[in-house]
Amino acid sequence: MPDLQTVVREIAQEMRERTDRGEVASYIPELARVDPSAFGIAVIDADGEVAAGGDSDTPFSIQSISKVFTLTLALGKAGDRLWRRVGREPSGSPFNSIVQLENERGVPRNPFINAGAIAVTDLILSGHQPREALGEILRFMQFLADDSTITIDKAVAASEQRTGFRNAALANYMKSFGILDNPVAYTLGVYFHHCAIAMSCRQLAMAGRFLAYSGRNPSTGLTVVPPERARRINAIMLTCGHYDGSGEFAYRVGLPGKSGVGGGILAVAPGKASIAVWAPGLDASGNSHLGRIALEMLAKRMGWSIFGS
Ligand SMILES: NC(=O)CC[C@H](N)C(=O)O
Repeated sequence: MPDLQTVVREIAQEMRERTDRGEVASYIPELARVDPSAFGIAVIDADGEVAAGGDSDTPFSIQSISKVFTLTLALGKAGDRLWRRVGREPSGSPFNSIVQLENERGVPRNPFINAGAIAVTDLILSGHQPREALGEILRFMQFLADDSTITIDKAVAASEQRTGFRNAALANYMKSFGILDNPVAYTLGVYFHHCAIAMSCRQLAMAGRFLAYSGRNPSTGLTVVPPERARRINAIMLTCGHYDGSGEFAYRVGLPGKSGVGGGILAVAPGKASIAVWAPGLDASGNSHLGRIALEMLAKRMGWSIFGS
């Protein structure tokens, strides 16, 4: 078995040198300011050992990676009732697409496209003030990462709040079908803010451990979700975690993963490791270009693909 520390160090080095870095997201103006040369990786194995390289301690905007955690929270609150308002099939469409909603009576295809995540956020919000719901999401992240310093980047949240017309369209459209219970402005406010949570690769890999170890944090022994739920969340990450790039990600990397337009990816090697990578340049589907390549190298060199080595 190759040495994980060496493999991670080599990948960080190789990624630093690459010139094909993709394009930084610019539709959220604040994200356009991020340095495209950044690259970070952190891998935490079953013993809690961390292998990290590059900018692994630099916080970045987790964006859609937050949707894994809001789904986890919402399933804890609503259980299978959640599946009445959102499906669990790949969309085959861009993350912010509106087209399927009309044919499918306002029910988003899955919880990881924007429409689905907005519907999930609405469920967490139910009956609470936006501030309380957001506090709950942030505390959940801090608990999972065992780090109370994690915060929301207010500038990113404000930037998206000012320019998120497409998300507002999705939310209003779903509201017209009765999919959202709360005022659209409340739901969107919480959504924009949880997308703007800033975390480093190390913090994110820590937060993802329960998905790699059947719902338990192996260091503390605390159960976050039952094993069956962890398995199912991983399944949705595999099939839907990269939007219309999910098939390509499964083909090349072979691990459940969730991307965000901040350039981060959280990936899970069940029973073996929780992994976070960050490279701000995106590919045409809005997924981190070098992040995916780094994960492909890692899974190959460690023999971690769930489909065989
Ligand atoms: N893919 C993403 O990371 C998208 C999240 C972003 N906040 C949006 O709604 O557009």
